[in-house]
Amino acid sequence: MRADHGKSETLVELSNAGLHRGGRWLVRGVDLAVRRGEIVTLIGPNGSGKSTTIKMALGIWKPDEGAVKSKPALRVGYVPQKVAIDWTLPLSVERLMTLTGPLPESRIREAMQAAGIEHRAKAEVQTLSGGEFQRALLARALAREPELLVLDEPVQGVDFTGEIAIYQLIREIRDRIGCGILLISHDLHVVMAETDTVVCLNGHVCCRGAPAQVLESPEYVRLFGARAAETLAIYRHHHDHTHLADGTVRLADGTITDSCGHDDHHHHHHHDHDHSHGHQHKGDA
Ligand SMILES: Nc1ncnc2c1ncn2[C@@H]1O[C@H](COP(=O)(O)OP(=O)(O)OP(=O)(O)O)[C@@H](O)[C@H]1O
Repeated sequence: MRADHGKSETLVELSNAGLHRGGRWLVRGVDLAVRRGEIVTLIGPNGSGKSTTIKMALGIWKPDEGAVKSKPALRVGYVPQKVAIDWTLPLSVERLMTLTGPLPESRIREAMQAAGIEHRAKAEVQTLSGGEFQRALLARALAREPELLVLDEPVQGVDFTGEIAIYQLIREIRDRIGCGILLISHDLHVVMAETDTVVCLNGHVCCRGAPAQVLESPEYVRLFGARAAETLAIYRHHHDHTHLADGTVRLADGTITDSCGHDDHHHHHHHDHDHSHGHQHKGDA
């Protein structure tokens, strides 16, 4: 847990939480907390209990063992993995915002703006791209001014560049409104850079911590194999230098140069991402 979040208010906390269904434990012994201003990411293989954990955190499912405690009157914004929309009916983005209840017009505008989907307000949701649809769902969650934002795989149907953009957007939202964020991700590369705390599930919490810690833990490496090593290399690269506003680069030892000195394939793909990430974590040791 990062020290600078130590004093923040806890929004939701699972203690030894487990859910038993159909004669087996879907997930068991989960300890995790999300504080205001913190991004917590759940990773793990298919069927490892990520969605189940999120549903316990949301109070959708009551744990059969352990406890889930949330801040009284917590306002939650939830973007589920699957959305029940009748795709045969015409539905505009604007209308999607208010499907689950009325909201002031100005709030809807602001939320669509924040999620970068305002230009598609009148569009039918059927015509949206994968990334635009995710942004529309994010806008809908934001319109409720959540203290806790819960996102179950926010980059489904989104290409790699779009993925980076959406994770950056999620981090910007956290920075601006200071909400806590609990998210599920399959994309190790991108998410490792945008999160404060990673919780790796495999029916139980197999490892957790800051991204760098998790990347080096044997449990994580066993679970993700070669992808783990690749992610670690990219992560280290992201963290050994900072891109400054004037285009120069500050290396870990404090020297300033014109380039970050690495010329690997991934770096070019991640360049924009490196940039803002460098600014974001300037204070990190
Ligand atoms: N209500 C339920 N009753 C019985 N089994 C369930 C129920 N809900 C989920 N499961 C099972 O529990 C396991 C964990 O599911 P969960 O959706 O939490 O996994 P996940 O980590 O989110 O997976 P994915 O990455 O595939 O989305 C799966 O084997 C799933 O089939």
